[in-house]
Amino acid sequence: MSNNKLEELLKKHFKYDSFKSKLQEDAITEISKREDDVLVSMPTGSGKSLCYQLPALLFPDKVTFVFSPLLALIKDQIDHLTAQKIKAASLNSKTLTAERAAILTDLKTNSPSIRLLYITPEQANTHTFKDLFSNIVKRDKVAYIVVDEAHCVSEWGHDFRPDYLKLGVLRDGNNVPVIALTATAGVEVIKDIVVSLRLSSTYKTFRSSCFRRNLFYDVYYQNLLDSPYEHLKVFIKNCLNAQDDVLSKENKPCGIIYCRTREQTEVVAFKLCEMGIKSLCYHAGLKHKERLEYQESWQNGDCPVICATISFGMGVDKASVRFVVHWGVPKDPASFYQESGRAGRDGRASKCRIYYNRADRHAIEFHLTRDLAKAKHQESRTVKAQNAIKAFTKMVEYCETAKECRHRLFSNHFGEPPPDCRNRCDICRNRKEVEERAHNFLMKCIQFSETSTNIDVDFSDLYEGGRKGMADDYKAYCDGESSNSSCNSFEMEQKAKKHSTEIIKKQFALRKNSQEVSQDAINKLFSKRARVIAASATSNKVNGLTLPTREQYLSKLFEVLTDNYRECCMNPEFDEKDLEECAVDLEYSCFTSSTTLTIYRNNCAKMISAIKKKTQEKEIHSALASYVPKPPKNETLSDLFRNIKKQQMANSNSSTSSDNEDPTNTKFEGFKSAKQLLNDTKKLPKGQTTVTSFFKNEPEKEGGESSPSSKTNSLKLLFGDDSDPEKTLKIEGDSPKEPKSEEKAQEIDGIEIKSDTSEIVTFEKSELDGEYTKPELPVTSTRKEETKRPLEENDEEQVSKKHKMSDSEINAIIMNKRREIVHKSKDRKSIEKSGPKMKKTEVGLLVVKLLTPAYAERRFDSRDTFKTTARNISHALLHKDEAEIKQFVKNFLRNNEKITAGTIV
Ligand SMILES: Nc1ncnc2c1ncn2[C@@H]1O[C@H](COP(=O)(O)OP(=O)(O)OP(=O)(O)O)[C@@H](O)[C@H]1O
Repeated sequence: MSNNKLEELLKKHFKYDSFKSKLQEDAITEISKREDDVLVSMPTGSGKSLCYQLPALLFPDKVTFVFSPLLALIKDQIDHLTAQKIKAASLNSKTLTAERAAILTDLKTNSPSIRLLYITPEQANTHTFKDLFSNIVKRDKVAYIVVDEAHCVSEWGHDFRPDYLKLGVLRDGNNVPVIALTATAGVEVIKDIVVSLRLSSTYKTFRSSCFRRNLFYDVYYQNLLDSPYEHLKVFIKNCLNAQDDVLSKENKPCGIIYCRTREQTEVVAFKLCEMGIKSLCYHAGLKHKERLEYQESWQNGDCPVICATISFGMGVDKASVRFVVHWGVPKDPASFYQESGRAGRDGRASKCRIYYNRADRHAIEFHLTRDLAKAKHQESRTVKAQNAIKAFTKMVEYCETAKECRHRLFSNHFGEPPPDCRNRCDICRNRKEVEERAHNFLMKCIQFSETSTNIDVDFSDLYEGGRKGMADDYKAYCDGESSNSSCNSFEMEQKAKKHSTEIIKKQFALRKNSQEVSQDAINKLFSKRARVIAASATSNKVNGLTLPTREQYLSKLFEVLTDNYRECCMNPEFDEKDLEECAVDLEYSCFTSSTTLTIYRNNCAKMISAIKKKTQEKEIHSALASYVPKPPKNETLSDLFRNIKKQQMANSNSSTSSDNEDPTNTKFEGFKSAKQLLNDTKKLPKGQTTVTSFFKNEPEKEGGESSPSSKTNSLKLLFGDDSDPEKTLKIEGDSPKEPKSEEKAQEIDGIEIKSDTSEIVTFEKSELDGEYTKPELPVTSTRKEETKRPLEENDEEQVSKKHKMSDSEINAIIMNKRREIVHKSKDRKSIEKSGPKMKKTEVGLLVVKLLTPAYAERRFDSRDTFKTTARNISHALLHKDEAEIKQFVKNFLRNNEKITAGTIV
């Protein structure tokens, strides 16, 4: 076929003067020969569709069969071709009977008028279609078999569709050339396409570099911005602010904001609207009609911004997308490339920005590790989960560091040489500034010890629920596609797997050399995020028992405990964290009383069914009834907020307790003040178990009286000490006798003193009489002082190690403790005199808040200086009111441009 002829057709049918690129021209020239299979791998927007649409017109009596994953995509293509007066049709579940009959009649003729027939892969697997296809092939009426979005064939791709695996059978008994098209694909994906679609050994490839020079990539950190939404607004305004008076409405600049959850899309759209930027949200939870309406509104230029989950975009062909924002971290480099690549399809400069946030990372890591745990020993699911972790880790590195050109994420992923970025990303444009930003981000994360607080948030629709969610999304399109199409991705996957074992085996064989996530890396990730109590030097103390398994049982225990609490609790005072901690204790008790995996499983199963049984009987389970919440920590801001909430609960309890003499209501002592607990326990009827006895492992005293030592529930205040809170033991009352009122109050608050080793220790009188033994964890129930932490070497050894102290150490501690009692009681008196002021936690919180901007500006020489300063100021201003505190901090910051360890408060 001469190139002149091709150019003539190009002009006549598609109204283009020339080919979009040399690669496009070469691919079309090769495909027109109709000699061999062809694989086209070019970035989004590079004009792949033309590569088969133009050759399809060269064979007037043949039909080109195009397999395409989405009805929306198909509709777009058919509309486009119809506008060019090219006859195209589609067979899918939505095709009306009359239309279907007309198509079939046309295909049976010797000169079908339809040039391109679009089919979903699900439709391709129906008997009706298979019969039709074999008939038409026999009559030599098929020009090409085109597989669009061919990466859907691969589990390594971001849009795996099990039905794509079955397309290979279309090759049986014919020599019709197969044209596979995909956006830039990695090596593994290409391998999968070749194997699954059974491309000939001599197939031709047309691949272009993944580098998109017109796209500028950068990353911003939400926690470093005063107002992330304001920042976003300014960014959007800049991007949309083109001199566009001459542009038609649909060609005006617009943008996409990808969010991880449906809720986020709504929140971001709402915020932007509030700030005067017209925005809509789009996600799979909306009605089909709404989605179409919103997409249409964005597509035709009525609304410039769409806040969407990843369900938006496949097949969206809008040239004037000037920005793509990821509000949160994308899930892997391939998806990120695809999603951000929707910007600048017209080749004009466009921006791709991530607004990163650590909480997202934790949420996703949590989900990924859970997926891995769920995969159990199923090889294919495990490999997939491992790949997802590995890919996500790359995204995290991309966001949290400023190591290399942003475009290299893609070139590395697609196995290409590094591109010549020339300032097309923030790092290449101004490395120093980006490094500093990344540094500040990390500092801030350390400062606030951002831990996994957000995993409690409902992320069930994270990335539209992953593949399952995406499958639900497809459901809208593919309902009824085949008789047995459940559109549940897992089931689909299972069915596909059954039918395609051979293919999958081959795929795995091909992957032998691929990089895999080491078990070590996974264990590390798990131990970092593990909720279960670390118990020993290894993750397999019970032979064969892994952390993922423990996490699974823990989740189940948490679930049944929550049910029990919801169903049977008359006086709800625990929060979710308490329930989780109670579950952690239960799991730990199962763990420590097991020597084999089977025993561990049995123990957990028994525990789970006992709790369930209680729930059915509408009775609270003893573990919950006797559960005492752990002393709140004050390590992070969220701890602080939680504690303040709890204190409020405790306050409201104490104000209502006098009205409520019903002893049954003492079931949940939860967040009553320690003082109140003391009073309450005295009121308990004879023989009734007190919550505190649960911890003490000692017999209940007559009349329900419990040892004063058990009433200690020290609320450690922000910056109360420098030591690791996880090493903290509590000092309990120093006399078993009824203490004097002043001392009693002190006991109730709890007393902490530092030993020489700067470890805070807590005693009971009896322990002071001789050798001090750090209490061991009760085997059967809750750990007393243990806190959740990553699995560490020799952990268990440390827990059970005896802590011997010399007499002089003990005497020193007693002296210190007495001094502190006096000191604290003096403080208390002076507080009482000066009237009601802010609570300690509130002072701490306010001071941190006031100092933080200076910290972000790097005016503190270290994180430690920041903490020490905040602590010193908080202590110094304990009795001041808010205005005084603000004034003091303002003056302090004004007088001290740089704050070092030597700066005096
Ligand atoms: N030769 C050409 N000259 C000018 N414009 C072209 C040419 N070929 C294709 N285009 C235009 O380029 C845009 C992108 O084309 P197309 O949708 O085929 O890209 P694609 O590579 O298939 O992208 P995606 O992977 O997102 O589907 C379309 O608007 C199309 O009309």
